[in-house]
Amino acid sequence: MARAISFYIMHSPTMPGLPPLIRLEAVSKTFPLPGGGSFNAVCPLSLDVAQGQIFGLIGKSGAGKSTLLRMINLLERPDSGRVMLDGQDLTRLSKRQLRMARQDIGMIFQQFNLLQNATVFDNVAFPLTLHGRFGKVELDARVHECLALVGLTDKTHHYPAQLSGGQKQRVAIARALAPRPKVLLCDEPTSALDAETTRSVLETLLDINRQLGVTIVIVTHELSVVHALCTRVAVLEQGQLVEQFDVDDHAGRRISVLGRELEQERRRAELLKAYDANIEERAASSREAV
Ligand SMILES: Nc1ncnc2c1ncn2[C@@H]1O[C@H](COP(=O)(O)OP(=O)(O)OP(=O)(O)O)[C@@H](O)[C@H]1O
Repeated sequence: MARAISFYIMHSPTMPGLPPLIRLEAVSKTFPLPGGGSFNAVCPLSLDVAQGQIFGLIGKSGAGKSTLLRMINLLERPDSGRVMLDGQDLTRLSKRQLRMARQDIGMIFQQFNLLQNATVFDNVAFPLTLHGRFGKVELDARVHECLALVGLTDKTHHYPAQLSGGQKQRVAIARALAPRPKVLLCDEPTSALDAETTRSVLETLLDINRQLGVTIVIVTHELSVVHALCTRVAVLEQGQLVEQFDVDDHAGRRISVLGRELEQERRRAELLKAYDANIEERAASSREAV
């Protein structure tokens, strides 16, 4: 059942005329099948993500969403094509150069992927210590700054097992933001959370987009998450890019089932809102009449 998630959205402004921050050029990915042969998880496709955008990747299970997302930071290396980040082709970098470039790309996951034996502080500090560029004072300051951003300063010395799911995801967000990335990749970040916690994690992601201008690419199977968060969305079916559109473009014809469902859900939400407003108005006028 679709979860109702709604709140006021004001995104970081995208910069028209600027080259895209992320450009996937004819990327594809094939996996070997156990019995021989291969499976096309992502067929050659191209996609641009503008600076400041919150870009949703949607599609049925197995459509290739996570594989495509993981190609952006080369966790999955494409078999063909180019992955451009801010004008730089990541597929041509050496291991060392790629490690540096990945500091511009944070990532969060459905199951949080925190270090269980490390405190919240150490989890957030982890990507900073990896590169050894920070002195202790600077590192402390950055970790506290990131924890403040996600509202978790009071949990600094807790361990992941002592946190709720929503708090764990916030720690993961703080950790991803610590190296000041340009992009945050989110792989089903709210699928393990209840509706209320989902809403607050989505608000945190929106804040990050608005306050820090971080571009977000999010894989989700929840259409309500797209409505609550995304500015643009791409629909994948069996590894193919079927369509992409701006979420507030209500005039365009949708060619995919999910594209049409997204539009229907928006209309349903608008009708419900109008219905609630009408009930409220009638209740107010009957109170006045008494
Ligand atoms: N490492 C791998 N080895 C073999 N097959 C894989 C591998 N990773 C993904 N696949 C296959 O590629 C296809 C696309 O997987 P992917 O995880 O990208 O889909 P998805 O759209 O994110 O699905 P879901 O919503 O279920 O997570 C699936 O059929 C999956 O089984």
